[in-house]
Amino acid sequence: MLMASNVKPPQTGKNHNFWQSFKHAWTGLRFTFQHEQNFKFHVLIGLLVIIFSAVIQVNTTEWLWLIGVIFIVLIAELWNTAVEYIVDLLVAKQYDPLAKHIKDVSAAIVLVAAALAVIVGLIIFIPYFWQLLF
Ligand SMILES: Nc1ncnc2c1ncn2[C@@H]1O[C@H](COP(=O)(O)OP(=O)(O)OP(=O)(O)O)[C@@H](O)[C@H]1O
Repeated sequence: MLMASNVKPPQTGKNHNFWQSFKHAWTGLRFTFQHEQNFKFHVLIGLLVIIFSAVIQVNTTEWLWLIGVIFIVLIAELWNTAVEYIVDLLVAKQYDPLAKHIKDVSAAIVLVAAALAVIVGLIIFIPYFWQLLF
């Protein structure tokens, strides 16, 4: 005899409201944090930069730049993670030269974003260290 099931099938369609969208986005953020070492590392560096900036009391413009580049790096990491999953879904872990190019270019996005963050960090922090030393 067939029993009526109360179990809802997993969602494969569009979200119905903002809260549902937010929940899925939050799940994606948590998943990336739990599974991507590089994302965790960049979150940690970002937090250290924020604490250090608070200690040396950077000005408003400097805060805007620092918060901006921290978020750009995290966005790049999230983007890179999504691209990696899409490629894995398409090629199912088989070696493919095009898959390699896509993943390498995607990783380059993170590298360029991180380079920007380092440059901005140096421009902002070097004068503070300079003041401390002399
Ligand atoms: N299916 C594939 N075909 C060809 N090359 C691949 C494939 N999967 C991974 N690679 C190569 O291995 C590298 C690392 O793979 P992947 O990006 O999946 O690992 P990761 O450790 O999560 O990378 P990242 O450090 O950028 O987060 C890629 O940049 C690419 O050069």
